[in-house]
Amino acid sequence: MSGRAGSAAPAQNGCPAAAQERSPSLRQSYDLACKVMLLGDSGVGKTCFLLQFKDGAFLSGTFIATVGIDFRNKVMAVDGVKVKLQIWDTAGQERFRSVTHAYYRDAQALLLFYDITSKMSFDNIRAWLTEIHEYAQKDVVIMLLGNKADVSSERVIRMEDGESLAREYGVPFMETSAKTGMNVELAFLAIAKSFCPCIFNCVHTAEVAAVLRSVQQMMMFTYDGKERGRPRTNKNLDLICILNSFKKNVREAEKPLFKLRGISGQASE
Ligand SMILES: Nc1nc2c(ncn2[C@@H]2O[C@H](COP(=O)(O)OP(=O)(O)OP(=O)(O)O)[C@@H](O)[C@H]2O)c(=O)[nH]1
Repeated sequence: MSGRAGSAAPAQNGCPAAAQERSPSLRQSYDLACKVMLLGDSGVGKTCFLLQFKDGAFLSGTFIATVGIDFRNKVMAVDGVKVKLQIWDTAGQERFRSVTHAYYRDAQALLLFYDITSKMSFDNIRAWLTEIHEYAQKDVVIMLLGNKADVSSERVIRMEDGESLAREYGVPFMETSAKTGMNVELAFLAIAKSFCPCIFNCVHTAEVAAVLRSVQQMMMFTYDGKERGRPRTNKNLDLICILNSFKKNVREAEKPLFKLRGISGQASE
């Protein structure tokens, strides 16, 4: 069977796309990293959505299902902070579920898709949310997206239905079009922003401030080029986890103590 996958992703210059992501020439600096997974039934438009976001292009024509999993990186600027989104495009077909489940655990954000022209893809959202509940981290950020909003003549799911399902599960929702680009950037921006409050919000206890200060030092250490042994990407993810664990305290803050602005460094990927 033909298909798209990490190692068999669309190649440019004879080099698999995922490998090109690792190419030193494509290295970009960033302040924070976030692993995002795209989930939903086969054919809802996950791969097209990612390509629209990454390259501003739409993949029309014959539909080739993703095989397994693939990823792309993109750095977004959010209020001056560079957030690297490592976006994992999963195969929607049932037979690849066991492969993709293994990746849920590390994901910090999930974009869950249905196709507004497919009732089945919408009905399956509940099953997807059950899987997410089973395999993903408890505090994972989830967003529900109704894709193919450009095909209004074939719409079978009303926007209100999407909104009400999202409300039921307490997740944000928007309709999108991977074809026209409608809300594509916005969806990723919302995800990226959800990882920044911990930095820009204020802290009010000396204890939290001290921990954040040490995190800042760790970040500087990570980026100073002396750290060896572990991939920096993992190190950054560790730091994000530490920061996330302080989100709650930070949200309850009353007045500014300091802000971790201006942290930057050279990313290895
Ligand atoms: N009109 C329209 N067509 C879309 C849109 N997004 C995707 N498509 C089409 O829908 C089909 C499936 O898109 P894919 O992105 O490959 O779907 P997928 O969710 O990645 O599917 P799997 O890889 O099997 O999980 C393709 O023929 C696309 O051209 C959209 O926003 N509007």
